[in-house]
Amino acid sequence: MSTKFEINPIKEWLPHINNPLLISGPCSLESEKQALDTARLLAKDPRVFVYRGGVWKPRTRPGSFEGVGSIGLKWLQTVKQETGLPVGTEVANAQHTEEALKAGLDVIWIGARSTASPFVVQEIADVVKGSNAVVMIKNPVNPDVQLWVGAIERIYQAGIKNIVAIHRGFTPFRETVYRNYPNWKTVIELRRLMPNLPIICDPSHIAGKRELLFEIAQKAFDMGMEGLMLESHIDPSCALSDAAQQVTPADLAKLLDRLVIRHQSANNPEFENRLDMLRSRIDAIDSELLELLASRVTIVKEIGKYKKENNVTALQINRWAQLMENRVKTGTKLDLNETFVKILFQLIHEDSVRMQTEIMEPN
Ligand SMILES: O=C(O)C(=O)C[C@]1(C(=O)O)C=C[C@@H](O)C=C1
Repeated sequence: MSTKFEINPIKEWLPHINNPLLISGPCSLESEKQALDTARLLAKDPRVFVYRGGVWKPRTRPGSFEGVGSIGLKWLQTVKQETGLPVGTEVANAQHTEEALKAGLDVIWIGARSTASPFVVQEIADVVKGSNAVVMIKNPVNPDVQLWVGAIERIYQAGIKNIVAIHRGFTPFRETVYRNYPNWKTVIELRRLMPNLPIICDPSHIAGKRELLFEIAQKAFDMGMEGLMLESHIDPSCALSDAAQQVTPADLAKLLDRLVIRHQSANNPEFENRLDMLRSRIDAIDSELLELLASRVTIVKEIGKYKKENNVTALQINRWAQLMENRVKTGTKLDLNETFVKILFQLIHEDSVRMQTEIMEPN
């Protein structure tokens, strides 16, 4: 799938784009005035390319504001007429999708909870089938890259080529500073599986609070993402949903001023030459690393045979604990990240035990 996947670049459906794709607007539309006041300010900033406004809001618990519903689509139409900005909203089911397409929205995106359900995604795919829609797909709430890919494939198989993935973070399974854990490795894996697919980041939902927005947005650019979805509100303190993660259009502009946009390559032969030279040094070091690992494996296997002859267990917990403590200490002195060293040696050790238990299996 990854090689034959012919997704359009963003420029195909947004020809005037000359910067990363920035989508901004309120988490929820609350009134026509709030929608328009926010949009008028955003439209003054040439870095904002699409206006967003939540109409149907999936809430974790019942009882909180669940969006204004279909009337919000009319307000989006007014925003488009008045500001010229393309407009979009989140859809959670087939009916939302039908209404959004009928209202002529330029962009729709499937929310994280809906992406997690293949049935829902298929129903949405059946609605957009044969249209020229721009469909964005947020990651599922759990960090399952195959589920994300599956949702993208369903939309693609409905004939949609204007597809963008949105990274909005994953439900945390432990205490974290983020509202939704970014788990960047899932995004790297999506990029590996679908190299042509544009991916943008939604720092608002990852952060859950304004203070973290910049750090996450910069990281997204450092990782080569094609854009951002950042929530903004004319008066975030009064927002009916997600007040803590929204910024005023003025604060959005300040945040954007500080961001450094990075490119896939520098188009500069001097940079390319130096990069090639440094990469060949890394290649040499990596092959040394692999040779060293292979020598270690030879000894581990020898120990395995010896343990088998003497009926000794493969797992030697005291030696293992001692070894780990020592490697972490040495690694820290060498300025290596402690978690990295721990995970590396956990993997090495796990494989040693696997090899030795295989050796010990009766013939
Ligand atoms: O020291 C041993 O007994 C080994 O077999 C080596 C080794 C290792 O990989 O370093 C493997 C398994 C043991 O649990 C502890 C350490």
